[in-house]
Amino acid sequence: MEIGNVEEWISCQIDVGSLGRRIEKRGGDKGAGMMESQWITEYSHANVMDKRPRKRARVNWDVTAAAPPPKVLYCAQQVANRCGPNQLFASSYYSEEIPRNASPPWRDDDKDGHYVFAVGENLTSRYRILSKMGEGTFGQVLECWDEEKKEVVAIKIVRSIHKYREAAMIEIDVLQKLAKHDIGGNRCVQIRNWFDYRNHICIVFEKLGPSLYDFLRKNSFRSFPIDMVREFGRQLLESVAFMHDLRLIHTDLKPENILLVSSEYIKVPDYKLWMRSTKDTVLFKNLPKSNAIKLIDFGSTTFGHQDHSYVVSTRHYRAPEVILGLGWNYPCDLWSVGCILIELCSGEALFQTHENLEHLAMMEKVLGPLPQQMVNRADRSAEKYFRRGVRLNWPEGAASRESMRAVWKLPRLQNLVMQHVDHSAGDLIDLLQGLLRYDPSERLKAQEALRHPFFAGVPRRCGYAL
Ligand SMILES: Nc1ncnc2c1ncn2[C@@H]1O[C@H](COP(=O)(O)OP(=O)(O)OP(=O)(O)O)[C@@H](O)[C@H]1O
Repeated sequence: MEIGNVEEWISCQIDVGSLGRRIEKRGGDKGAGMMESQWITEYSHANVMDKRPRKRARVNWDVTAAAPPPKVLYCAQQVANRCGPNQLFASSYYSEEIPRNASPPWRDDDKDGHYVFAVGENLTSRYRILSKMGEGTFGQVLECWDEEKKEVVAIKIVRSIHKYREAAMIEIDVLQKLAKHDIGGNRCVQIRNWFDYRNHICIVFEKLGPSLYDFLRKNSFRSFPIDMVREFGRQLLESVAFMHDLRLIHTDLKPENILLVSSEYIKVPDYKLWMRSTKDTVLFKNLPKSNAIKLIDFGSTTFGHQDHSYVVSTRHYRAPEVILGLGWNYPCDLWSVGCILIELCSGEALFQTHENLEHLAMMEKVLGPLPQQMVNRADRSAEKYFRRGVRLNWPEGAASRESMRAVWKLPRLQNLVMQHVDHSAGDLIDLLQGLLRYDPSERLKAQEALRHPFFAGVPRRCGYAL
């Protein structure tokens, strides 16, 4: 089967009426059948949008690169035992060495529809698999060698399940639109190519470094210095402004979806930590050598022409209008940016919760009471979070004492920032108060945030074509 472009592909694969629906989280759809034969085609883009599930996938970024030439066939567990916990070979095999340019033997996907591969194998005759870089809800991201361009690339191999294949086509569409307008290519990850291989949509990207989340984690959740946070914030807001100018809402901004362009880092003394420790020796922390970042993961991106009602964003970065069912639009991205900036300054996610009422109580603890007009408009499913439609049902509605403690221990925004930031705290607090305004119509827009005094004196990146 060979298909010429995305429009055709989509008309074959998608019931157009289903484009507005949100795809539910993992599982439940093992029915997507394997295609009869392997087919590979390169395509252009179409204008369709959909929603997709998400997760907090967290994997190592500094794993050892390509393994020595494969000799024996192992199952994933055996490989993990041989290689130790820091090397990523999940759902992969070592196989007998295969002739150059030859396809690996056909193997069934794993039970979740993930492509089963061996390091060193070909992925089409053009790409050779070097290592596994990451995994998300949608599939695996592999580091590969592009034989044609003679460069290392990152290839997202999407699970062979219909809804993920649909969502991948929408991601490709968005990526192509972004690439067309992002002249310097420095805001969002660049798509290089895409193809359909053994029923897996494969998206080829430029290879980037670790995510800001990966970096925080590898640094034992020690915060970034404020000047670096300022630079990350500026670039992040420029990328968001760029997307909003194109009428696109990312909807899943989080540290996992912000990648450093380079993996290089330096070790610097951490005097703050040293002063607090009882040890004589100086303690060190890692800092990225370059602070250039780019956005990834556009599978949840949608058009901003009208308010949307389904639930979006990873929990910790989800705006109050989404939780209250008030309808959301561009401002939901700015709320996420506010949460991200706090996380980069403090080292930890601000709203660490998995439950709506607790989440709203945390917001009130950090930011003050929700505006009455938002409470009045809460949809039927959110009414239960309020007492007589006036105030939050908290702490009365708390699920446990532990939940009450989690809310109670959170500081006010001002105190939180002052605990972690030694200079520029006043400007940062003011910026965050603008980004975390409850009412989306009053929240700072990306361009307005870029003009905030917190960013004064920091040079802006050059323009883009609309
Ligand atoms: N271009 C890239 N260069 C380097 N690593 C990448 C690249 N793209 C993705 N990754 C790695 O792969 C991981 C998964 O990628 P991505 O978020 O696009 O997948 P996903 O399945 O859409 O995830 P999610 O479940 O969050 O929607 C990322 O967190 C990152 O670690």
